[in-house]
Amino acid sequence: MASSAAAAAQAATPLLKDELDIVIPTIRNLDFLEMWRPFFQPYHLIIVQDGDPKKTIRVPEGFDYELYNRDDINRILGPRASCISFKDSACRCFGYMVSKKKYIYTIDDDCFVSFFPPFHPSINFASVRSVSVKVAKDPSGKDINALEQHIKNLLSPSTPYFFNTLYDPYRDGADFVRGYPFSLREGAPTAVSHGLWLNIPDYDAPTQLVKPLERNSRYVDAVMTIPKGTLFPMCGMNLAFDRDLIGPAMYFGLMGDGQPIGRYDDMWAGWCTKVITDHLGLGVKTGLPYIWHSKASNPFVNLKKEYNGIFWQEELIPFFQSASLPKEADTVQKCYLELAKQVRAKLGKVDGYFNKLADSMVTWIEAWDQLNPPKGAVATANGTAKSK
Ligand SMILES: O=c1ccn([C@@H]2O[C@H](COP(=O)(O)OP(=O)(O)O[C@H]3O[C@@H](CO)[C@H](O)[C@H]3O)[C@@H](O)[C@H]2O)c(=O)[nH]1
Ligand SMILES: [Mn+2]
Repeated sequence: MASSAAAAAQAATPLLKDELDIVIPTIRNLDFLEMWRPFFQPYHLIIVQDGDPKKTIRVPEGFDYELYNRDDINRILGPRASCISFKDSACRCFGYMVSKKKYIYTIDDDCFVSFFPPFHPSINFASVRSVSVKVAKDPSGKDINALEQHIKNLLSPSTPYFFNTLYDPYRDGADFVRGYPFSLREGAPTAVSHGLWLNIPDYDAPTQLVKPLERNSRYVDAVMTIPKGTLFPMCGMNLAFDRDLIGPAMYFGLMGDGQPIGRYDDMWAGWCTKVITDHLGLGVKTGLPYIWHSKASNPFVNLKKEYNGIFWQEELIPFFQSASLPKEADTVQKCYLELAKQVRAKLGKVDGYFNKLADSMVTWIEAWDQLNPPKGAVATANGTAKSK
């Protein structure tokens, strides 16, 4: 039974209740939702089932959801399904594509409500029908509602052009500091809200192998905008974004089965997204909210998946740092297709994989536009939109 505080949170009309979908990639039963019930139950879930489509994924009762397995993806996209990864959490981006909502929140199925100070009740979700969850509190004693914090981040502006040393100036109890130009205080629209993790940090396999016992217990009570011109390692496990502002850039690439790389899905999307948000004058925030991550993957298996990525990223980062988009690229789709051209021209020589990736970036945009025809147009069978 949720605590009275959580019940109160549920009683109030949840923010963006009909404007936000929660996308969950999964290879497991979704018992973890029991802990999130007070926060997620009012929202629509889009579950992307990876791996064997014949496997049944158990979803706790009382949630409003749609579930897509590989057979569904192939049926809906036809040949264009080739751009959606298999056997990698990158498959989650199919959920972004089929959603009809303005906002997306994506979370991994080994992430739980975080607590401050960082401790975690040992709750065996599989056995407890209604988990008696004492809602986590932040340092000020307020409930930690990760989804609500992401929504606040997305609904308030970003400050990519000039760093505010008191961090997010739009938060209660903060503001722009002396010397901050008034001409910049309106800020920029926020496209992405990147949350963090207590307990198991999102380390790469080598780091995790040398520091197997390291746990993140540092709850930093801050939200900040990532400055224009600065890339960042976007993690997909606790991430929200404005689908209308940046959705088509959130392609998680070609990873997993049959590909020479895995677990760089969210990184690829984050690098493309940041180049495009910088170009279009949009903001990306990182910091609160925290979730509690109880990592389920194996570092040795991860090392194999990440191996090429560890080499290639030394070439990829300079590529994205020097990428520039023409002023005619005034939509996310145009920016993304221009980036795909540059990937082919400049990264094809790093490895032939990047030619395939450039092709799949184009296929992704075609599939996106097939499922999301411009307003006033209707989707047609062969995926081209025609105006009504
Ligand atoms: O083949 C797969 C493997 C996993 N999933 C689902 O994806 C997420 C993340 O998986 P998991 O938590 O097991 O692995 P992590 O190492 O903690 O994931 C981190 O790396 C990123 C993957 O690139 C991920 O975003 C980070 O959290 C879970 O929901 C699995 O069920 C899958 O769909 N297919
Ligand atoms: Mn995990």
